[in-house]
Amino acid sequence: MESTMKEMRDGVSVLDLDPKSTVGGGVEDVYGEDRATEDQLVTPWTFSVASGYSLLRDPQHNKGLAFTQNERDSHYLRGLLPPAVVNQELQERKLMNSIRQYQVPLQKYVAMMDLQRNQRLFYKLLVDNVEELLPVVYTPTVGEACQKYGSIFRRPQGLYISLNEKGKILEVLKNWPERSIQVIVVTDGERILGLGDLGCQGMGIPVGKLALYTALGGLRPSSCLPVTIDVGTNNEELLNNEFYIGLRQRRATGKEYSELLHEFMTAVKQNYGEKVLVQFEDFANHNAFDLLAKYGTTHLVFNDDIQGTASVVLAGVVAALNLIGGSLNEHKFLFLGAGEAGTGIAELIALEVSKRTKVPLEETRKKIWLVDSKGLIVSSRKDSLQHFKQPWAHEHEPVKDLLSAVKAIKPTVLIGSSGVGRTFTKEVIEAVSSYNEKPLILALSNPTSQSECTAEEAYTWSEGRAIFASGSPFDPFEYNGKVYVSGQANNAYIFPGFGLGLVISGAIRVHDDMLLAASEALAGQVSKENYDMGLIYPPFSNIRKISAQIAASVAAKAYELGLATRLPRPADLFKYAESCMYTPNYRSYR
Ligand SMILES: O=C([O-])CC(=O)C(=O)O
Ligand SMILES: [Mg+2]
Repeated sequence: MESTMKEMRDGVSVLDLDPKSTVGGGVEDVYGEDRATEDQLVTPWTFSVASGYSLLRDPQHNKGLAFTQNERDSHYLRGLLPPAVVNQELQERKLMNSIRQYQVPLQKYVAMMDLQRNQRLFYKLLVDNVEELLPVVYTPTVGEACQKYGSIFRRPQGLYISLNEKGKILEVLKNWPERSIQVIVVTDGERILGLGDLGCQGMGIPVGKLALYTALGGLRPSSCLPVTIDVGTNNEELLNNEFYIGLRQRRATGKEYSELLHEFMTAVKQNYGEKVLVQFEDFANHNAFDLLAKYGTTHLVFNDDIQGTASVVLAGVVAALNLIGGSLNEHKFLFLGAGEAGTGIAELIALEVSKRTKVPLEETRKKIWLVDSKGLIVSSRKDSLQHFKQPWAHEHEPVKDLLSAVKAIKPTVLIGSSGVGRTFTKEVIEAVSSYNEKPLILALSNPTSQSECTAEEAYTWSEGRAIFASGSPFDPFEYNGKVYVSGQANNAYIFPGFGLGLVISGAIRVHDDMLLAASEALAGQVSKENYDMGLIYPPFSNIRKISAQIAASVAAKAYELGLATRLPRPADLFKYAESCMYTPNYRSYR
């Protein structure tokens, strides 16, 4: 490959990429044919990109000042850039300096989103500074970003499918510039984190989740599609906000809603085939369970809030046994919140105990209790309970609130999945700490404002005895001369590796055993050093290795279950997963 440019067409040049620069280039390389349309392919490393001014406006190929003098010559960039050539490392250092100057988290978020004009630099920052930038592009800041999405809106990201697009969804999918989509994250914005109905402004969530798919799980950015389904919003404040970006109407429900969703799911399969993964995110309870049940048998679907959260929490609980003692079946669980996360986690724990002990699921469920807004879920309430709560209606006299439930049940593990902040009061934490030497307390709701308690509260009120993790991150906290570092029990540990495992095996359905495999893989990554610090999750700094481990376990399970279509099965799935991961280093254009 000698020539730098094979031809010019309509301002589009065909470039040779230096194959050396693609080392670790990942899913890109494995699916190299996906990167460009057939007619643009001249050699495996040659495809069309814009040139000149358009190249600087093309997020996938733009390198800013990192274009070398040779590249500037060969791609009509001379004069369009100042003379200095600044390599990617220096660009990264400069940007991190400037992001650190911002005091307001939302400013950091906007700066990161603006950086998507140079996709590889955006991902380089995120991969290299994952612990620092996760709270910026993800929870908690993404929650505030969604609340103010209309005001901070600069340019559209992702695909908006509203009621206006009914009957035309397939055409809308074809408007998206990328053809080879592997993962879609879709929301209808009705239950964004613990913040409620944010309508069309929920788009921040699919965008953020998919940024993590790439940074943490190594999926190619061009294979990821964020989608927001806009059926209106019941959020009066947004309906009256002049900057609101969505349909100004109350939510469509019933047939109108399900028809739009069905058209979307049908169009997705028609356009991208059966191996595209659709991740449902932040739907309200009343749709989430039904959508998962309905499409789970016909599509490759996964509900992050039900299944991803369950898998990450099960991993944390299993890991925590090393600190709190006992085996899984000896523990008693009490949840505040009986929605997607609560019942999803409860079911996966019951399933794991059942597998370990060979005790039937109906029995293993009995050590798991849930409290909702009406009190403890008990058998006398059965007739008025939504279907997903019914398996948890055990025999017990009515109990009206969490504190009384703690006193009645005496759980060893307390889990907050309520979406309501500060509900683990001093009395609740003191009570659970009075029955347990080391209570396991998980405050899962997001963002930070909705966390059931803070790290400081959990450690102080348990007199430093709690093993604590939360959905949104808390800074280390010093108490009685000891520094307590808490883990982040967030589905971000699971979904990127889980999705990678499905993609590399060509899985066509998600199975519960894959979630258990992912949990086990994650729990297996917690080191003695982590345990010594009281942690039940490994640090995010190691997340790409962890994701590859999870991917390998999930893929192995897909092959075992006969759900994998990519044949032959790679001998070493971990190595294969790693080799498939996108790395954001610049490529050189020769
Ligand atoms: O997005 C997060 O941080 C975790 C999650 O799925 C949720 O809270 O809905
Ligand atoms: Mg979610």
